[in-house]
Amino acid sequence: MSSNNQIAVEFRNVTLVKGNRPLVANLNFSINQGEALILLGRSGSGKTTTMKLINHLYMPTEGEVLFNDIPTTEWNEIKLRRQIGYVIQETGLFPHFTVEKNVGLVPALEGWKPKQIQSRVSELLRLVSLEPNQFAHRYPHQLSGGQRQRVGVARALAADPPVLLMDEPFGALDPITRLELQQEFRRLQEELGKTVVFVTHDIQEAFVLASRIALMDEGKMVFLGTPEEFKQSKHPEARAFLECIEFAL
Ligand SMILES: Nc1ncnc2c1ncn2[C@@H]1O[C@H](COP(=O)(O)OP(=O)(O)OP(=O)(O)O)[C@@H](O)[C@H]1O
Repeated sequence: MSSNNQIAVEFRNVTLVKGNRPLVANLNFSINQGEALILLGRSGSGKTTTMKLINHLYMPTEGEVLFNDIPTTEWNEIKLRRQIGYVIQETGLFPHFTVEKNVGLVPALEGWKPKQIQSRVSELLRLVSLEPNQFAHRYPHQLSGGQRQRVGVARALAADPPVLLMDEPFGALDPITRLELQQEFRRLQEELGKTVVFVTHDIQEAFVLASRIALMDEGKMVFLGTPEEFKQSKHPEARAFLECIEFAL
């Protein structure tokens, strides 16, 4: 048993097989409290699968995933998911709920008083640079894609979970808005001290956000280290990603 309370999530020899195929194999790594760990890799390399093993949407075939030192299989699923905010690319907002109702959903489920919810929603909308008077009463279809993604982030933060899982939350945005959101998110993460696991296939995004980069290749984690260490890596998959940046410049 790990006695180190600096560790938020630990993978111990985790393999997940579906059909006859391992989707991820022999994952051994830890995520420290307060860090932004970026799961980087090509399409189909196992990033989303790794993330879904954390909030128990998937269960390991072998090995175990520990959240706060307790295997996810031993957690009550609802309690586990309340500790872990989850943001996906399509944001998953309810189309027939206003922004206010979408963001306030989890606090409402947790039995907060209406006044408390309202002030939390306003606080969060300001945090993601959406003026509450202007946006709280709109429906998702009355927002731009970038504004919807900000609402998705606000919703994931609503009940103040210590850990956030973000699966390509800024995909499909123009590069300027994307960079703005990335920088804003980094400021937020540092300010709030959240543990963040962030999936992307964009090396530039990884460099903007990461305290550490975990590189996935065909279901295996082939590198784990700081952005500076990544730049020095000789692993062919790391070199292939680095060449994308060099080529672009
Ligand atoms: N439920 C499932 N059953 C069978 N195979 C799956 C399942 N979910 C994912 N896979 C396969 O597992 C592999 C890894 O998928 P995963 O979604 O983790 O990749 P990814 O790195 O997140 O890719 P992307 O960047 O395209 O989202 C893929 O080959 C995918 O087809």
